[in-house]
Amino acid sequence: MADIIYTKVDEAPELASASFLPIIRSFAKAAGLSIGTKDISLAARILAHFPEYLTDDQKQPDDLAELGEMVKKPDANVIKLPNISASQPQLNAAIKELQGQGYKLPDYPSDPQTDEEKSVKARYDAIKGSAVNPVLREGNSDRRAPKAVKEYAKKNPHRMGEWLPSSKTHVATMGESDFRSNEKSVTVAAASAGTARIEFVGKDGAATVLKGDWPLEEGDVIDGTYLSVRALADFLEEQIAETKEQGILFSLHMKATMMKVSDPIIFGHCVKVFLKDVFAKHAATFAELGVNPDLGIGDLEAKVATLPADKAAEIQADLKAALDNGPAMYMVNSDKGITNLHVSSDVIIDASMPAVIRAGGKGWGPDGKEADTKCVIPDSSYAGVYAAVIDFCRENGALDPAKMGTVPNVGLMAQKAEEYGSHPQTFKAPADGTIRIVDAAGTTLIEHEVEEGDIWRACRTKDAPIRDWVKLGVSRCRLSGMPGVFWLDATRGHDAELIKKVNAYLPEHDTSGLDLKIMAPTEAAKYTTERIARGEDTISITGNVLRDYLTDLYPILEVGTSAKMLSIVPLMNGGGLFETGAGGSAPKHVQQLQEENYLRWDSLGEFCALGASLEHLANVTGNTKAQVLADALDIAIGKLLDNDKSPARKVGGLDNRGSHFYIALYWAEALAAQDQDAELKARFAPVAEALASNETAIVAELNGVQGSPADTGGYYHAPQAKVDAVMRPSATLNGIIG
Ligand SMILES: NC(=O)C1=CN([C@@H]2O[C@H](COP(=O)(O)OP(=O)(O)OC[C@H]3O[C@@H](n4cnc5c(N)ncnc54)[C@H](OP(=O)(O)O)[C@@H]3O)[C@@H](O)[C@H]2O)C=CC1
Ligand SMILES: O=C(O)CCC(=O)C(=O)O
Ligand SMILES: [Mg+2]
Repeated sequence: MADIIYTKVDEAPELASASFLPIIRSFAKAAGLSIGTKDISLAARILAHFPEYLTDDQKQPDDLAELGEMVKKPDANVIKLPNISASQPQLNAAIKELQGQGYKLPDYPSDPQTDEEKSVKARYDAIKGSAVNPVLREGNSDRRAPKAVKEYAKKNPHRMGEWLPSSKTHVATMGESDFRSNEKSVTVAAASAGTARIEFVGKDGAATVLKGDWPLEEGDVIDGTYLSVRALADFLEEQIAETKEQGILFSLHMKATMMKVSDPIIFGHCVKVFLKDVFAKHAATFAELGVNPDLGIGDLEAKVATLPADKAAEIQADLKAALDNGPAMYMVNSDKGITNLHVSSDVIIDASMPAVIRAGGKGWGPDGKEADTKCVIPDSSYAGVYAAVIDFCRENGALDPAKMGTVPNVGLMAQKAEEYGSHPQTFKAPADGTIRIVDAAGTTLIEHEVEEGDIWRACRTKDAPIRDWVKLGVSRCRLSGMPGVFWLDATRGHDAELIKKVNAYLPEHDTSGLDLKIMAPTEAAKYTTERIARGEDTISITGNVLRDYLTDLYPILEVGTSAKMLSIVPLMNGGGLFETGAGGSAPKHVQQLQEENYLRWDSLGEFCALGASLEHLANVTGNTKAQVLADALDIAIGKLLDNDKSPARKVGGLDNRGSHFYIALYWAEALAAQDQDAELKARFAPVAEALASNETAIVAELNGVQGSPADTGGYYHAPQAKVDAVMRPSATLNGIIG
C-alpha cells in the first residue's frame, strides 16, 4: 500500500490535482514516500457499479469500497478532497457524458418496472447524493483555521458587504409540524438491542415493513421524526406571498445533496407551490412528460422544450408569467436566467447562507442587482442559528475580519451519525397511517401518525462516536486554551439524549480549568457571535449538521472562504483522514476555466491537509524525513500567504497553477535551508535554485494561457491527458518537477 492515499475527485479540486499532485509526488519521492490514488469521482463510482454493461477494459474497481475498508485500519493515511454529491440532474448528466464516451450504461429508470430496472435504479440511487463522505468518515471532525491563515486574514481583511439596520433580510422557518417539533428520541436499552424494523401501519391496520433489518445496539441514540407536507405547502405559500409584499427576493436554502432523500422532496414542494398555476393548468401534459418537481425548473424547462413548438411556447409563456408575477427570485446566475429553483444542488445551505451574510444580507436578483432576501429554511432545527447571526449583523453592522475571533469546530460525525446518516431510514408516507420503529422484542420505540406524502425519517447516533467526540472536544479545548460550547438543545428530543451522554462522559476527562458549556443552538450562535465580534475565540462542539453549517459559516466570515480550513478526521481506529478545506467542488470555478482558462480554486486546504498527513505519518511510523517535509511545507504555506501568492479571482492574476509553482518554490527553499536532514537539503538545494532562477519564465508560461477557452474534453470524466495539458502549461516547471 502507498504511504499516503490522495483521492481523485471531480470539478475544480480535481483540476487542481492535475497540477499539484505531480509536485507532491516529486517531493515525497525524495523522502522515499509513495503517494497512491483512489478514484472516488462521480464517474468512477458509476462505472464501478455497472460492470456487466462495460467492456473488460472499461471496467473499474470499486475504489470507494476499498477506501471505506482502509479507513478502519490503524495505518490509514488518506488525503480526501471534496467530491460531487450528485443531485439527480447531475447524475443524469454524468451518465449521459459517459454514454457519449462509449460506455454502454443504462439510463436512470425513474419508473422501474422490470427487476433489472429496479436493480439499476437502486444502484444509481446509492451513488447519488452524499455517498462518499459518510463512508470515509470513520472518525469525528476537527476543523479550524490554521494560525497563519487567521493572522493573514486579520492583516489582509477580505471585503465584507455592509449591513444596514434597515436590511429586510431574514430567515423564515416553519417552527411547527416540522422535523424539529415532531422529533422523538430514545437511547436503546439492553432489552431493545437487536434487529429493529420500521413499518407503516395503514388505517386498515395492515402493516408494511419499510425497512426490515435495522441493527440497534445498547447505547445507540435513535430518533424518529417527520415533516408534514400539508403544513409545508401552507408555509411556503404564505412565505411566497409575504416575500412579494415585502418587495425582497425569495430564496430557499436546503442540503438536497447530503440530505438526498428528504431535501429534494422539500425542494420539489417549493417548485410546485411557486409554480402552482402552471402545474394546475398543464397537469395532463406534465404527467405525460414525466415532469417531477423535485428535479427543479431546469428539468421542467428541458422536458417542455421537447414538445411541439406551439405547445412548448404556450407553457414557456405561462412559466415566464408565473416567475414574473411571483416575488423576485434569488438567482444562481441572473445572466443565464438560472433561478434558485432550477436545480436542487445549485443552492446548498452551508455555502449559500454564509455567502448572503458575507454580502451584507444580499442575494442576486433576476435584474442582476443585489437585494435583500427572505431565506426560507423550512425545518426549524438549525434555522435559528442563521437568524441569530443575521440579527446580530443587522443590529451591530458587519463583523470585522481584521478584529474578529475564531470559531473552530469539533463535530460529531463518525459512523453516519445523526441526520446525515438517515437516508436509508427516510420514507415518504405511502398513505395516511402510522410509522413506527419496533425493536427486536416487538416493542414500539417511537411512532408517529402521518398523512400521505409526509417525510418521515429515523436517525441513529452510535455510542462510541459520541464518547470519542466528547473526548475530542475536551482535548481541543485543553490544547487551544479556548472555551468550548456544546450546541445542544435540552428541549429537543435527540439533543436531550445527547446531553445525558455528555454529562456522563465528561467526568472521564480532566476538565479542571476548562470553560465548557451546553447551550441551545440559537443561544450558542448569539453567544459565540458576540464573542467573535469582541475578538474572542470559542470552540463549537456540535452534532453533524451544525458541524457542516458552522465550518462554512464562521470561516467564510472570518477568512473569506472555508477553503483555507484545516480539516482533520482522527479516525477512531488510529488512522488519519485529512480533508482539504471545508468547502465543496466549486462548479463555478470549472465554468471559469472552460470559458477563460483561469482556475481560481485555492489549494490552501490541500496544502494544510498534506502537511497534517505528513506529520501524522512521521508520528506513526517514525519517518523523520516525513516530519522534515511537513515542517518545511508549514514554512512554505506561511510564506505563500505573506507574499500573497494565493490565486486571485480574475484573469490577469496568479491562478491555481501559479500558486502551485510558488508553494513548490517555497517548499524547496525551506528544505534547502533546514539542517535536520542533510540528504533532503542536498537534494532540494538545486531544485530551489532552478525554480527561483526560472521564476519569471515559469510565471509567464503559466499566466500566458489565460484569457481564451480551455478544453478538458469532459466535465465528469475528462481524459487525464487533456486535463494535464490544460493544467500543466509550463514546460520549464514540468521539467524541473519531473
Ligand atoms: N467535502 C466534500 O466532499 C464536499 C462536497 N461538496 C459538493 O461540492 C459541490 C458544490 O457545492 P457548493 O455548495 O456549491 O459549495 P462549494 O464550496 O463547492 O462552492 C461554494 C463557493 O465557495 C467558494 N469556494 C469553495 N472552495 C473554494 C476553494 N478551494 N477556493 C476558492 N473558493 C472556494 C467559491 O466561491 P467564490 O469563489 O465565489 O468565493 C465557491 O463557488 C456539490 O456537489 C457538493 O455536494 C460540498 C461541500 C463539501
Ligand atoms: O458530503 C457532502 O455532500 C458535503 C459535505 C460537506 O459539506 C461538509 O462536510 O462540510
Ligand atoms: Mg459543508
